[in-house]
Amino acid sequence: GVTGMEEILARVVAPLPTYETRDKSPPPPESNSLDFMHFYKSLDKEDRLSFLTKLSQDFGVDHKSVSELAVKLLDTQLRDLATILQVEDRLRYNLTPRYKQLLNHISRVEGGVKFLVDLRADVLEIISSKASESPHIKDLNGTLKSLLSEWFSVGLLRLERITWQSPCEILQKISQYEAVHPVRNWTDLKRRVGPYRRCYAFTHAAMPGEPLVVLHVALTEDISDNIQSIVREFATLHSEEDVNKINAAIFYSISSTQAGLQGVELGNYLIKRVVRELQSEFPHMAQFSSLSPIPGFSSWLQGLLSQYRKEGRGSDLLSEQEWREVEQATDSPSGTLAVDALRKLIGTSEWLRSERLSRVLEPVLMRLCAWYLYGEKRRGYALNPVANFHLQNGATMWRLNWHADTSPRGVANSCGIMVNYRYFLSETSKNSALYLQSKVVVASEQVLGLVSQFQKNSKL
Ligand SMILES: CC(C)(COP(=O)(O)OP(=O)(O)O)[C@@H](O)C(=O)NCCC(N)=O
Repeated sequence: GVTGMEEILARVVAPLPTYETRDKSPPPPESNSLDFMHFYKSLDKEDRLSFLTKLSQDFGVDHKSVSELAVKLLDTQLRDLATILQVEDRLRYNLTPRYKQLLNHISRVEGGVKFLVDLRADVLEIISSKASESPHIKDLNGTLKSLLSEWFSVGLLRLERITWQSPCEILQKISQYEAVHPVRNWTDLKRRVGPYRRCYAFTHAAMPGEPLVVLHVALTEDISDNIQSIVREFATLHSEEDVNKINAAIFYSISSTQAGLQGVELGNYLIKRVVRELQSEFPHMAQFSSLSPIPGFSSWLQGLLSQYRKEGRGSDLLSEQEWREVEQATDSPSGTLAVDALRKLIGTSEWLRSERLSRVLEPVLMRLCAWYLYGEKRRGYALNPVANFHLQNGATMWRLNWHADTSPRGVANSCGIMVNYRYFLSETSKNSALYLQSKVVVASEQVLGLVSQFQKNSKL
C-alpha cells in the first residue's frame, strides 16, 4: 500500500549528505538496496507507476537549495575564479537527485545492474504508453540512462562469438531473441552459427550469460541481394574451405535484447567491433553491408494510395502507360479506379507469382520504396526505423533489391523489397555526423536515380 511505499522510500533513500560531508559519509547498509529491489519486484505494474512517481518526485533534486545556490553563483560573478568554481561545484553537487545515490548503491549488489536495466525498461514503458507525463519520471529516465551508458560503455563489454559449441542456454537465448528472421528449428539455428556464418554478441560481467545485443553475419562472395539464400533450408556446407569465396560480410539480423538499454547504442558499437574482428580474420575482406528489411513500406504505400485517391490525384503516382498495364494485368472490372486496382493488387501476395505483374510493378514499387526510405522523414530523420539506425551509424543507403524477401512476411511488409545499407569504413564517421547534424542521407547512384524517377512522376 501507499504507506508501505512511503515507509520504504523514507528508510532506504538516504538524504543527500551535505556538500562538506559528501565524501565522508559511510555508504548505507546493503540491506537497504536489497529491500528496495525486493519491494519493487513485489509490486504490480500499477503500483510500480505510483512508486516510481513518488521516488522521482519526492526524492529527486532539492530545488530550493539549487535556486539559492544559483542566486549565490550570480552574486559571485565578480569574485575570483577559485570562488566561482567552488560555488559551481556546490551547485553541481546539489543538482544530484537524492535517488541517484540509491541507484549507485543498487548497482553494487548482486543482480543490481540487471535490476536497474529492467527498472529503466519499466520507466520507458511508462513514458511511451503515456501512463504518466510527469517531468520527474523523464528526469528519472535521464539519470538511469546516463548511469547505464557509463556502465555499458564499449570498453566494459565483452565480444562473444556464438558457435554450435556454445552453451545450450546461450544458443537458446540467441534463438529466442532473434527478432528479424525467426529461427524455425535446431537445424536452422545450427546453420546460422555454422560454415560461412558468424554470430556475435556483447555480454557484460554484471549480467553473465545474457547476450545484450546479437548480430548475425553471412560470409559471402559479394553483397547479398536476397535473404532466402541466407536463411533458407539448404545442406550445411561442410567447412569454410574456400576462403576466396569470402569477400563480403552481410549483416542480416541485429537485435538488442534489453529494452532498458535502449538509447545506449549497443548495436552500432557491435557492428563496428565485429567489422574489426572480421578484418583480422579475413584481411582481404573489403565489403561490409547489411541486408535489411523495410518494415512499414507496404502500410505507408497503402496510406499514400488512399490519400492520392481521396485527392483525385491517383494518376500522379504512375505514368499513363503504367496505369494501362496495371489495368490490363489485373483485368479489373471497367470503372474500378485504377488506384483501387493497384491497392487491391499489392494487398495480397499473388502478384509476386505472376511474371507479368511483377514486371509491371517492379519500376513502380522500386521508386516508391526508394522515396519511402530516402524522402519520408520524421522530425527530419528517416521515417523508417531500420534506415534511421544504419544512417545514424554512418552507413550509405546503397542498393534496393527486388524479390529480395519472397516469404509471406517479406511480401506483406515491404512488397518483397530489401535494402543494403553499406558500411564504407573510411566514410562512416563523416556520414554519421552529416546525418545526425545536417540530416543529410548519403545514398548511392541507384537509390538517387530511383528517387528522381519518383519525383518526376509525382511532381512532388
Ligand atoms: C536495431 C537495434 C538493434 C538497434 O539497437 P541499439 O543500437 O541499441 O540502438 P538504440 O536502442 O540504442 O537506439 C534495435 O533497435 C532492435 O533490436 N530493433 C528491433 C530489431 C531490428 N533489427 O529492427
